[in-house]
Amino acid sequence: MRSAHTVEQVRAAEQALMAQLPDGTLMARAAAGLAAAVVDLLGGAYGRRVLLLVGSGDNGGDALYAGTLLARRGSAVEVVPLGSTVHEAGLAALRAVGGRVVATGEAARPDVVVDGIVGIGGRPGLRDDAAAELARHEGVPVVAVDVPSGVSVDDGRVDGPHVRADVTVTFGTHKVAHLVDPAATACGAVLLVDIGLELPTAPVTALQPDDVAALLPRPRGADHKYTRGVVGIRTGTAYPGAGLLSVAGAATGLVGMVRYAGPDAVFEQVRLVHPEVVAATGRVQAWVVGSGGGEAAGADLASALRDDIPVVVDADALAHLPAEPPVPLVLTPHAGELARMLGVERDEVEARQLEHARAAAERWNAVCLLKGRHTLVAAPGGDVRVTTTGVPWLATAGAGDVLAGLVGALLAAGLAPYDAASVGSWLHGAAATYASDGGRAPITALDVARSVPAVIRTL
Ligand SMILES: NC(=O)C1=CN([C@@H]2O[C@H](COP(=O)(O)OP(=O)(O)OC[C@H]3O[C@@H](n4cnc5c(N)ncnc54)[C@H](O)[C@@H]3O)[C@@H](O)[C@H]2O)[C@@H](O)CC1
Ligand SMILES: Nc1ncnc2c1ncn2[C@@H]1O[C@H](COP(=O)(O)OP(=O)(O)O)[C@@H](O)[C@H]1O
Ligand SMILES: [K+]
Repeated sequence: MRSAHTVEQVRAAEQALMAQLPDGTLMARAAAGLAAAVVDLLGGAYGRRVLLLVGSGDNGGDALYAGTLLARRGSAVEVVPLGSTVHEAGLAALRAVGGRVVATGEAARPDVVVDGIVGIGGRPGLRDDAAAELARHEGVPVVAVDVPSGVSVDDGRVDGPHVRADVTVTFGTHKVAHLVDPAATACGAVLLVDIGLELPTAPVTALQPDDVAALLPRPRGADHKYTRGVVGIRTGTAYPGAGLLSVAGAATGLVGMVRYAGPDAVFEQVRLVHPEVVAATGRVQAWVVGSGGGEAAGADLASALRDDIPVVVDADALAHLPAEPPVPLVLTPHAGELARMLGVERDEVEARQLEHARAAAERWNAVCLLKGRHTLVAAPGGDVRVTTTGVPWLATAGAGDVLAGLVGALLAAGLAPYDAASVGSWLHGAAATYASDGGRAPITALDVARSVPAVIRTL
């Protein structure tokens, strides 16, 4: 599991550890990891020009000590101080090995910019002098120290000017901004340097392959198709293609049986593609409703809610949610749908994804899966799992229908809603990556469904 802790949690863990260690130990560990990352990026240290943008806090201190290590290895290191003060000991160490302080606008063109403006102590946004200095080095690779300065660390918002990094080197644990968009996009590749912190459970996490392998339902020797779970699909009433795609997402082999409960005419087409799918004449352990449902989606949802089983609520059915759902739900909106559900603008949802996914989870006491580049799966109570698998090619029509079916299958197989949604989303992203050959080729929604078994083989 990748864990993203809050600033408060990180501060507490740092204090506990610092009390046991000589002064400066943690910063030395951080700086060593940071310097190594810069060397990796540049392919060496000797003869490279390194520019440190340094604010007044310990984030600047990390940058200055890393700069010291780089200067010792032959880099030409310049510092532009951007705060009211500067980490004095760090600056003295750098000066002692030949580092130079320069005024804003006076730095030579560097090979890399190290962003030590602010870290976890920063307020969102950048001061004008910092923004102007960054703009002067447009096109130069940026390594952010801990977080890209200017992003909102605990919720992933970016409300104003901020650093856009190629690499972010963070310490001790991930922070929420490393996982949650739009800030996560500003981080580039994130490298974690272990500095020995002992941390509590994190509110925001990201499943890793081992976690998915452990949660995945697997048939045991004595299982038969009914004990493995049966998923019911009531989708595609208005748009038959969506019905086919949600069935495709459900019919990847993760449950014992898929029943289709949409219109007969659609069922005829479903059977041509998926001959194993049967009519919905018997019991199911989870329903999927809404994908391509159009006007019928409200009635489809109402019908599904009458059975005492979990329901995946997608697309058109999201407009018909009861105030107090009688069964466990997984809601699967994209930003536009979540905006309509909450009565806000789409831009608002995209800018504050964590807040809005959590708000929907609370409001409907349900798991809310907010689709996007980094899909968020929010549980009532505030825990969130972020999906970091996937490629931009996945933004293709019908991909969401496949996801709804996949999550429904996992629910029917017995996973709890939070696990079903997060494992389903992880597999969906990984299947897209697999189908697109690591992002090299375009894909369609059906390719994603068909690649799920291949991904599971790699787990
Ligand atoms: N506390 C620790 O044990 C460790 C901290 N480390 C580093 O220390 C950082 C945190 O250091 P600090 O607590 O000193 O805080 P920061 O260095 O993140 O920033 C705080 C300073 O920046 C100013 N500031 C805040 N927002 C600003 C903005 N938008 N524009 C300009 N100035 C702004 C504040 O007035 C304050 O002086 C971490 O991110 C990490 O890089 C590492 O050395 C690892 C160990
Ligand atoms: N930039 C992106 N990178 C990766 N995945 C994305 C990106 N944009 C969207 N997606 C994913 O693509 C899918 C699109 O689903 P959705 O918007 O419901 O489309 P549809 O309604 O056509 O099925 C979601 O799983 C979403 O997480
Ligand atoms: K920074």
